[in-house]
Amino acid sequence: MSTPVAGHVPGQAPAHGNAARARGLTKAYGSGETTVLALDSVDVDIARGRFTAVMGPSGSGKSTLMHCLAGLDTVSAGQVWLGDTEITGLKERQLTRLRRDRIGFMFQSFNLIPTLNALENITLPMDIAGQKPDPKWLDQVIDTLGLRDRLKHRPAQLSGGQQQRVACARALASRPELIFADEPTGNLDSRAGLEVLSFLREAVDSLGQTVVMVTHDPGAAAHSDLVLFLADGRIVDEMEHPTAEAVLERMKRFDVIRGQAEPAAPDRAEEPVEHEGRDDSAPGSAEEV
Ligand SMILES: Nc1ncnc2c1ncn2[C@@H]1O[C@H](COP(=O)(O)OP(=O)(O)OP(=O)(O)O)[C@@H](O)[C@H]1O
Repeated sequence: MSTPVAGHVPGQAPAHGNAARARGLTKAYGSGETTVLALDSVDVDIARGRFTAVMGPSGSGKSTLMHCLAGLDTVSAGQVWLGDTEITGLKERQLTRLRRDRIGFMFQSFNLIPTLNALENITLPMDIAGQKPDPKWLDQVIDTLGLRDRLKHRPAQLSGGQQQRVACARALASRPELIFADEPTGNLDSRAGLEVLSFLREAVDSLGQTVVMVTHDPGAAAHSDLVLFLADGRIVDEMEHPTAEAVLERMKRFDVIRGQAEPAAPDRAEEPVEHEGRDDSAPGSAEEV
């Protein structure tokens, strides 16, 4: 695979083609006997202007990888860069500002404010930051997402798909360098989910954005340019130009390996990949909305 790099030089700035990059990224939760190694020395490059999907069995470290790349979680070892900025070692204040200025977030739970209308929700993070949206860009985002005639509606007056589109517009409004989407279609029916995926695709193709999306759904991953497969905290494979069928086949191999590792539960291999969602209380999202 192409992501690992030999001869890692500490402190070295990343190549310009990467929106984010990690070297030797390790994250352990807990201590002593209860330590969980969520990420085990991961090397990864997130290419600018591409749509990257992150897949893997439940507990493989997908969300942890996303949180560490986004500076939402501290790392136990290794380095992470956002563009040219090494974020490992930054103080919380600097991280908060960097996230606010350079990253857009979309979570499974949309985190829209019920008392604000769609437009107010879209511009809220920028309002909080005391920034003014570029009106041309904002117009483009609103039109691309088909939200023009919904701007005065409150979240309760919008369908799930429309709410997620508002969350998508909110993530795009400040024209961030990088958008992280954690199961953005997890709470949507298949039609609304497809809409959101098309818009994320559009954000990359027409608006030149960079998107990293964690998903369990091979159909969703098929909208990306590249799928990274995680298992046990490591990137074990990747797939360019994925199709849903090819991704599904790859995911089945994880189940087979699991089944072999758990002989006491022979029907494991027959089970589909677990689809239970994570509790997306979205660390950091209160401040970043
Ligand atoms: N705050 C935490 N404290 C302790 N362990 C954690 C914590 N967050 C995650 N973990 C553990 O780290 C491992 C990776 O978790 P992570 O949520 O990144 O996996 P995931 O691939 O996103 O899983 P899922 O697909 O189920 O959402 C798991 O074993 C999980 O139990």
